[in-house]
Amino acid sequence: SKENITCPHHLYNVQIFSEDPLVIYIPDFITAEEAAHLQSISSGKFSSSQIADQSGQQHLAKTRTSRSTSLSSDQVVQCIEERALQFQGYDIPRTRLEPLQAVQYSIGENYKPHTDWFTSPAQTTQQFGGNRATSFFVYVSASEDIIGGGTQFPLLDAPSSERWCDYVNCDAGWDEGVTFRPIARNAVFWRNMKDGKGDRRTLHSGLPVQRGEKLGMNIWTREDELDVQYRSDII
Ligand SMILES: O=C(O)CCC(=O)C(=O)O
Ligand SMILES: [Fe+2]
Repeated sequence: SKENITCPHHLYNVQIFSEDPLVIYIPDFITAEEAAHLQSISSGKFSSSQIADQSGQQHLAKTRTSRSTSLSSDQVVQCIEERALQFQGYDIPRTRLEPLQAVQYSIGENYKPHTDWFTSPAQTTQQFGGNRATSFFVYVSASEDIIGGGTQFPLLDAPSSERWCDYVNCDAGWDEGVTFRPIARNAVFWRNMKDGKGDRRTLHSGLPVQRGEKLGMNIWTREDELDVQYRSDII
């Protein structure tokens, strides 16, 4: 059970990218061992990613060509979940976490502009714990030769310091917003909701991978507890 697990002590830095909407960049959010573990438990389990339509039904869609899988909450996954909860303050129960979702992209695969918060009430009922309050997108691994595959936020303002260019693509100009590069083990965190409503400015896309491969992971925290059948914390 959870009580018996000692998570590795893992230090990481955080940098606020934007205060409003709140967007925080986290270098080294997961360890190399965790990344390798996530790769191994997700391998062979991927199926085509689905998206929810207005009625809440899950569908295959051309707007999301990546492949994904939910991760069951083993000890390593639990430590990552614990870290994600502590990051958000100590008072968020695990029952607000969706099962972590690994997302695999090969050449040409992408996820068109979307918000992680839902517009359809069917996806935000009490059993689902309301809407998605926050998102982490973690770059679990990216092949060394990767081109493309960044996470683009078209409505975010360009950073004012060039120091961000390590993490953000500064070559392309800022007309299309801000693109975080897929750098292994780093994460982007953002708050989806503002004053109880979905924040449009969190619109983002997973740009097509033009060369190489990318493995990512979503960590979504709901506004409230999810019903037990929608969680993975039943150990
Ligand atoms: O692949 C990315 O960079 C972003 C993926 C994403 O936004 C999602 O899976 O919700
Ligand atoms: Fe997303």
